[in-house]
Amino acid sequence: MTTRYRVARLGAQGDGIADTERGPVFISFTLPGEMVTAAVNKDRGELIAVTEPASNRVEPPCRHFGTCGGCQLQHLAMADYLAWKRDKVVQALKSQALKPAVGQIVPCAPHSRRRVTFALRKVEGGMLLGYNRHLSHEIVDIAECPISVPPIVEALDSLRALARLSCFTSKAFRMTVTATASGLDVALLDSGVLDDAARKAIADFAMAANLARVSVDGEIIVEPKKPQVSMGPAVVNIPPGGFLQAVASAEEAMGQLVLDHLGKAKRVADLFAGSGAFTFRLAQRAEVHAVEGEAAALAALDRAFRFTPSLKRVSTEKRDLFERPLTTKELDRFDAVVFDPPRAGAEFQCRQLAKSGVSKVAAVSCNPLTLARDLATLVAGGYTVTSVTPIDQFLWSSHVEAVALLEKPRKRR
Ligand SMILES: C[S@@+](CC[C@H](N)C(=O)[O-])C[C@H]1O[C@@H](n2cnc3c(N)ncnc32)[C@H](O)[C@@H]1O
Repeated sequence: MTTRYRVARLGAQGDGIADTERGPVFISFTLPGEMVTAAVNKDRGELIAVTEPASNRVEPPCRHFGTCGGCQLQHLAMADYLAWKRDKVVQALKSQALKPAVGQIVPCAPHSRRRVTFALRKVEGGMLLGYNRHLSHEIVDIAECPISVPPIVEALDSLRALARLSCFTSKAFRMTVTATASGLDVALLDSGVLDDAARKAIADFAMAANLARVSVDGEIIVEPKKPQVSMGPAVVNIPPGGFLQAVASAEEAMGQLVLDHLGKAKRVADLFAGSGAFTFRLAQRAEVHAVEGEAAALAALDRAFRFTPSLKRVSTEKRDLFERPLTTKELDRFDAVVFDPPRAGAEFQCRQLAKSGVSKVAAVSCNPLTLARDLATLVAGGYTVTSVTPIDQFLWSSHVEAVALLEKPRKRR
């Protein structure tokens, strides 16, 4: 059914929402105040035309906008887009009755994403490489990507050719590409079981295309150069598939906020440490204990520590912090803690931290809802949230990161 709708607001996933007698209708790629026509099925409307555009509608920079599901908000003027993201953080905090000072959002430049994950599928006569169509498993084959760094965009045809050599499945699979100082690091997932001829073909291709590494389901197939990424003063040989902040400037902004807040501490725990994005920045001034669940990430961190001069002591511990968070007693050995969990947050860890005497805490998060829940736990334990800074790392998407800084008076020991 095609109907005219007035869009009232933007939803949490970046869709325009029209309020109707039958409830809200979600219409992607529309903006508040716009009059649109849409073909509606249940609560979803497919945009047909914008008949009255909003004054803050702008020309999307990418030719794939509207079909590719990678970006939802290229059509919104930058200032309003950033204000909307900042408000997502404010509203999440409010839902937990928290009203701390929320700073201006740190913006993210186009062409700055150093890590992207593409969806791929073999089709007759070729290979689709791109992103899933919005709300669909269909793959939109891309010719450009204005969020990614130039070395990734320039390699799109080369990556398709590599995928053809690596593909032993009729199903969709994934390819994470990271632009490192030593070249592109390509990690394939679910592309099928390679035979010896394919391994050789991939190795030859990687050498000719000057790739740093190709791995399949975590196994290194060829590694002409160790993929290296700077994390503060250290250069880290990142493991295949390990976590990496997607935009270097976002990592730098988060690192600086954490460092400024915890900078005077002598002993710091870095929880969910990955390969050391915060550890190395902090270790310029403090002893750091890095705790992380992935052994390969910790091994990379430990190796980089040994090759970086002038750092204070860095120790590592492999530990599942969901199952076995650091206890209050263990935490009390530190002056400061930074934690940066996955989207699920750090619920159990925060229950322990709330009871501790740790005076300075930095909470880094990619999910405002779990961040707000975890901050509420810490506030109930006597912490004050002194500031929250939203960070845009996933340009034109609905995702937003945040760094919250907390403190409480030092407990007598
Ligand atoms: C958002 S990343 C942050 C990594 C690092 N702080 C950085 O900025 O690069 C979250 C990290 O938590 C780790 N992780 C996920 N679940 C975990 C768990 N249950 N216990 C310990 N670490 C976990 C992941 O391997 C990942 O390195």
